[in-house]
Amino acid sequence: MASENLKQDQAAQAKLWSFIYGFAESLVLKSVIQLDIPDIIHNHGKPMTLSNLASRIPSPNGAADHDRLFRIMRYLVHMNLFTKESIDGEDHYGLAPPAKYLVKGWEKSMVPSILCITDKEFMSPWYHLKEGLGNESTTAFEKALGMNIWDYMSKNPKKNNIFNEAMACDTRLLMSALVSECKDMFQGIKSLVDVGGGTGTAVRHIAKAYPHINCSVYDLPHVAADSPTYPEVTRIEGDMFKFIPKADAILMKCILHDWADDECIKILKKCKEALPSNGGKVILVEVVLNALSEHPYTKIRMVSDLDMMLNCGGKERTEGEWKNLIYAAGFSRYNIRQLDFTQYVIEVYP
Ligand SMILES: C[S@@+](CC[C@H](N)C(=O)[O-])C[C@H]1O[C@@H](n2cnc3c(N)ncnc32)[C@H](O)[C@@H]1O
Ligand SMILES: COc1cc(O)c(CC=C(C)C)c(O)c1C(=O)/C=C/c1ccc(O)cc1
Repeated sequence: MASENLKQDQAAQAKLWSFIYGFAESLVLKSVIQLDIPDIIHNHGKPMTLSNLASRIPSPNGAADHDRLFRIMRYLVHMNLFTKESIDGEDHYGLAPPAKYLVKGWEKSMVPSILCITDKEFMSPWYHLKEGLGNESTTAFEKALGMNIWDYMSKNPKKNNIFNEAMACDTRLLMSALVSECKDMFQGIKSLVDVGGGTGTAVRHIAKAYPHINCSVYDLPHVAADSPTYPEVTRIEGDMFKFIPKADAILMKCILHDWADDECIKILKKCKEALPSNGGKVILVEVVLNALSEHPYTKIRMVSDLDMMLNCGGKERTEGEWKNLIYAAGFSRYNIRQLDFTQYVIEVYP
């Protein structure tokens, strides 16, 4: 019996140690990208020995230290991101399937998201989580960085670029599903505006897939300043709380989860005013929280919810919470479909 208790104690302590060290996975991921390791192995075209890998990693004293590199690679193999196989008696390191998303510069690279989420400043609001439990409206982001996230982005062009690149990266991963699996959604639409559309990634995909739609992207001036020009997309600068450009369809991806309920209702009411008097629709791309379950993606959705609370005072919502917002803003009906492992499309009708 005593040994059964001991086993349970040890399992509980081990569980806690694994949470205590939870930060290590994302920070090792960040370092490995900064060291260019996924790109070096990818460009080599096959698994590499440690010494070959070390010789290609620049370090102040020449090649990287073998023992230190070995220990980092051992952890990455343990994370199932890299492979280790013995060829002719020597260990060779290769990319496991998820590591292709760690290679830079291709359409589905997740590197911009990883560099954004692990940005030192971005992580600082997490140190203020406990202070955010009162009912005051100051976010943890404001406590950590002295101003709200959107003002901060407008005053820090480098961080603005890191953030915009991360949003564009997330959008690129989703767009082929959105344009190919929601064809019916784009039928009968002559004009579409992507409100809070960032650098224009989503709307550019839509314009390419549906050239008959007149597409615009609407965002704050500092985001426009950080955006490329696309001939098929009109760019409009402004504040969605003051004005929303008129269109048959208003797209908002990852916008309402940035805001508290009263602000969402204001934005949705403004959208309603911008739709044609005889119809039109708002297309939301957002997380929909289900009843909490052991589903593997539940953790991502719940962490995203905390992320929104900390960074901008927003939240992830259940279908019931979406329904309340939609009706409170004066819309009459909606439908929901699932797009990928976290994102859903909610079509909202006046
Ligand atoms: C989380 S990002 C989403 C970007 C894009 N929709 C996407 O999913 O890639 C939120 C966007 O809302 C924009 N935004 C914030 N406040 C705004 C406002 N008052 N008016 C217009 N856009 C705003 C931000 O600049 C940012 O580009
Ligand atoms: C306001 O912060 C965010 C808003 C978002 O809508 C997303 C997208 C979320 C999902 C697709 C689930 C975000 O990822 C964020 C952030 O995580 C913000 C990151 C950030 C903030 C400030 C910085 O200097 C760097 C990164």
